[in-house]
Order: sequence, then C-alpha cells, then structure tokens
Amino acid sequence: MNDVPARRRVGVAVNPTAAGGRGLDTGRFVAARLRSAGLDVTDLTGRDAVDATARATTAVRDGAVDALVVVGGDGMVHVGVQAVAGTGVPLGVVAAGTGNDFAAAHRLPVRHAETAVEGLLAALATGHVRPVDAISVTGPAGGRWVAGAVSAGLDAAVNQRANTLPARVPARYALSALAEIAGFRAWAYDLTFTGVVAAGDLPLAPGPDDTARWRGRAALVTAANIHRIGGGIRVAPDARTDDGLLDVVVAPVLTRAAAATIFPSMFSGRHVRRRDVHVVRARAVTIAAAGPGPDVPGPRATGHHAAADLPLAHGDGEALGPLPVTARAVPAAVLLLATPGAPSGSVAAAP
Ligand SMILES: Nc1ncnc2c1ncn2[C@@H]1O[C@H](COP(=O)(O)OP(=O)(O)OP(=O)(O)O)[C@@H](O)[C@H]1O
Repeated sequence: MNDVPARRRVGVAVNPTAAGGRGLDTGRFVAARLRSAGLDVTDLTGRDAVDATARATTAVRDGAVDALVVVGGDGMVHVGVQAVAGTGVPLGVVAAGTGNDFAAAHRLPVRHAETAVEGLLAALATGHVRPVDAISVTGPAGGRWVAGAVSAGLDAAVNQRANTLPARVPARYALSALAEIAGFRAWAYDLTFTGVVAAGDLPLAPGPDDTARWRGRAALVTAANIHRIGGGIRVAPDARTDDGLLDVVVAPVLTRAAAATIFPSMFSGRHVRRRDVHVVRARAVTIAAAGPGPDVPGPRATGHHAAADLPLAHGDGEALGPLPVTARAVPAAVLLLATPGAPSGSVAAAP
C-alpha cells in the first residue's frame, strides 16, 4: 500500500521506564491518540536506549517514517536526536520524564500528554516545524548528538554517580550532588574554543584559525545549547537554541566551599553573576584534561585530581565517554514539531 499521504507515517518511541514507569501508560495514550487521528503509527520502542536508538535511526534512514515522536524524559529526547539530527525528519516530543529540560526550554507541554499530542497533531497537519540547534559531539567514544548540554565537570560527576544508583532511589541526584561536593577537588582542563563571540571575562589566549585557549582548574565546564540541565538547574540562563552557538559555562573554582555555594545558585541562574563563573559564547569547544603546567596551578588546599579522575563527559544526562570531546553547535539540526503560533522558547525564560 502506498496511499499513505506524506507526513502521516509516524514512528513513536516510548521510554516505558520514564518518570518511574509512568512512561508506559503515556506512550500507549499517545500512540492511540495518533492512530485515532488517522495516522499510520509504527512502534519504535526499544528494550533499552541502545535498542530504541537503533530502531528509530533505521526507520528514519530507510524513509519508513515521516516524523519521529519520542515519549519520555531528556534521555528519550537524546534517543530521538540521534535518529533525526541533520536528516530533515521532524521530531515530536511528549515530555513524560522526571526532568524534561529540553521540553521546558522549548516551551513544550511538560507532563501534559493530552496537550502535547494535540500540539503534535496540529504540527503534523500543517507541516509546521521549528528549526533548533543541536550539539555534535566527537571524542574517543565516537560521534553523538546532544540536544541539551554537554557536561564535563561537577555536573558530569553528579550525573555519573546518580546513574549508578537505582532509578527508584528518591532524590538520587541531590544525594549524588552532596557526595560529589563533599569529595570535591578541582580538575585541570585545557579548553579550545572556536568562533568566540563573547568571552565572559575568561582570560583566553588567541590561537590560530579563529580559536582561543584557556588552561586551568575548574569545578564546572558545561557547553549548553539549552539553558537548563538536571531537571531545572539554570546552568546557562541566557542560552538560545537558535543562535548556532554554545554557552560554555566555566567556573574556575578551586575550593569545596566555593563549589558548595555555586550549586544552590545554579537553580536560579544567579551563579553566572559571580566573578568566578564565566560564560563563553562560541561555535565550538574542545574540552581536554590538562596536565600540571605553569598556567595550571598545582594542588591547593583541596588537592589535585589526576586526569584519570575526571568524570566521563555527559550529555542529556547520558554518559558520552572520556575526554577529550569536541562539542559543536549545529544550526537548525533538528526540526521540532511545534504547535503553530506557540511561543518559540528559543530565548531562555527569565530567572
Ligand atoms: N526502553 C527504553 N528506551 C529508552 N530508554 C530507556 C529504556 N529503558 C530504560 N531506559 C533508560 O531510561 C533512562 C532515562 O530516561 P528518560 O530521561 O527518558 O526518563 P526520566 O524519567 O526523565 O529519567 P531519569 O531517571 O534520568 O530522570 C535512560 O538513561 C535510558 O537508558
């Protein structure tokens, strides 16, 4: 049968474990509603994230679907972005997870599946899409797309620790944050930026080919496309998803006490007003571990972290792999199914 009109074949990938298992029911509701609207729905739900990514990627690559809808949290958006980024196949998001930072940053309905799915139906009917940037990440673990932010410091360490705890552990992110701050020692980084448009007072050394470099110890190195991570932490309060740029937050904080005071202020985004927090706006950044050298001060009261102790880089809450990684903003890599006339959300909401 080849009489299915364009944009009517929709792949739906559900994370049944999202929001403590509520993703399953939400997914069933979404698929049923799309079918009742006359769409040809293919279930692309996987056994796990790897399987879901493979199924969605294959369906998009083979031209088997005209749009992909993911149901879940930021982990599921991460799955969807692997499949659609750069392909021209639009992505719909029904935010049914715990944190839902991507949906919130794009002003999509959060934990409101009825509203979300009606918005998707309107977008599918009209063909309305909103182009948004995504982050292309390359490193020793290969290439990945990230929808929200790439973390390589304290937030990556918190993420890494939280992912080792069972999902049912209440407040596993808060517990992990407390543990990481308690054991905090600043890591040494070597950052190379490309296409810097604002340096945020970080003393950058100009390099060849539109690059600029910074070496030093820091608590936080986060390359953000959207303004929030971790379920509402406003890590880069002014990040935009339509500017082709990353907001790279660098906090050359060396003491545990300073790290402990930064964390709470990140929920409101006020940390970027501190003199020891910088936001570098650039097209790309390579984040590498630095050995000690004249421009990387040695251990202070808080001790020294060897490169091997650095957390894995994380993106959208998922482990990406070890440093070095290069994160590059790719303009309009994702076409987001969005309700016609809805606020774009490309400008971060005021704190
Ligand atoms: N079938 C599946 N498809 C996709 N992801 C899955 C699946 N089963 C388990 N997961 C895992 O679910 C995790 C989180 O998914 P997601 O962000 O969608 O939901 P969440 O409730 O917001 O999660 P979190 O516990 O991270 O807050 C991912 O790390 C992923 O590996």
